[in-house]
Amino acid sequence: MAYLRLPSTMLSSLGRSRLEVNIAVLGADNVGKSALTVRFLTGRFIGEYGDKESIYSHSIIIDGQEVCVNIWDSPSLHDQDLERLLGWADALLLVYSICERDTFATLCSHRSLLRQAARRRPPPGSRGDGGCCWRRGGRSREHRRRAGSLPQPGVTQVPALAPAPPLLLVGNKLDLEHRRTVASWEGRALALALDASFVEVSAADDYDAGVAGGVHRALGALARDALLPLLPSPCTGVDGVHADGGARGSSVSGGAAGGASVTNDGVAFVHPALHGRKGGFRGIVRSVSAVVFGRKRIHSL
Ligand SMILES: Nc1nc2c(ncn2[C@@H]2O[C@H](COP(=O)(O)OP(=O)(O)OP(=O)(O)O)[C@@H](O)[C@H]2O)c(=O)[nH]1
Repeated sequence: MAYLRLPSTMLSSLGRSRLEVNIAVLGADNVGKSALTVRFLTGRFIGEYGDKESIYSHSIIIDGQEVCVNIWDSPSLHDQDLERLLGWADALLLVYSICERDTFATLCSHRSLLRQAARRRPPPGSRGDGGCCWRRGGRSREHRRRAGSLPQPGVTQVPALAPAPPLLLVGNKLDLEHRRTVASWEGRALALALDASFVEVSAADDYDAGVAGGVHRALGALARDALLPLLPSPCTGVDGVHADGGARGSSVSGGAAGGASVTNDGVAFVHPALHGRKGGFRGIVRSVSAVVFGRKRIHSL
């Protein structure tokens, strides 16, 4: 199992405070945004999902350091929402269905906005904007400022996350290969245009030893990619290949990430009423059991 190795100096400067990574999931309707999210959170596919906007929190362990991954499962993809999400996210998961061409076209139509996000990414080797942020659990001061929430007292000061979120383009529903209408090369080409990583997965059939296979590795790698700006030098101590695939080298689907380990407890659900709210979702977090996902399973479309 590959872990991100945070330098011991950084670990001591962080103490045992928890890092946090915010991942926004974007894509057209019915591409499997919720299915991928739930697959990552619980390792399960339940077939039918609500269409409410939600943020889920899940703890993963990266090299012994607890990292809280907040996943914003957004129901729609409009420019207005996108701006809002970009102000919140440390990383973006862009989803289309390989058997629904329209869903790919939807992402293409938002290409310029998404590319702007990618352009704000610092050049390889740069460690963020060189400034510092307030971070207890990973949300940078800049993110908080843009989200309208105030830094909390007693937080740990560490180097800022890069202002530009890493992007991962996901072609979902790989189990429906026989109905494929978007070729893999088209996905790769879009990833190249967006400076994104790229992977094709199936939320429905995602089996691997242990938890979920490609989905788990891909999201774990994306979370790790978002944490990389915390490292003092590029790729220092990273055991395995990080989620720097697609346009920038290897593909996540090539078994790159190795995966961060996931604790299957600690799934938290944040009430969906986030429209109109700018950040500050902590106040409405309520922990629930993963049983919240335990609805009827439908295997085929
Ligand atoms: N065969 C197959 N079906 C999938 C897969 N992922 C999701 N689905 C199905 O696709 C439908 C939509 O999945 P959702 O996860 O609700 O998609 P969504 O993008 O969150 O949809 P909205 O909330 O409406 O935006 C559901 O019927 C899922 O069961 C997959 O990998 N393979």
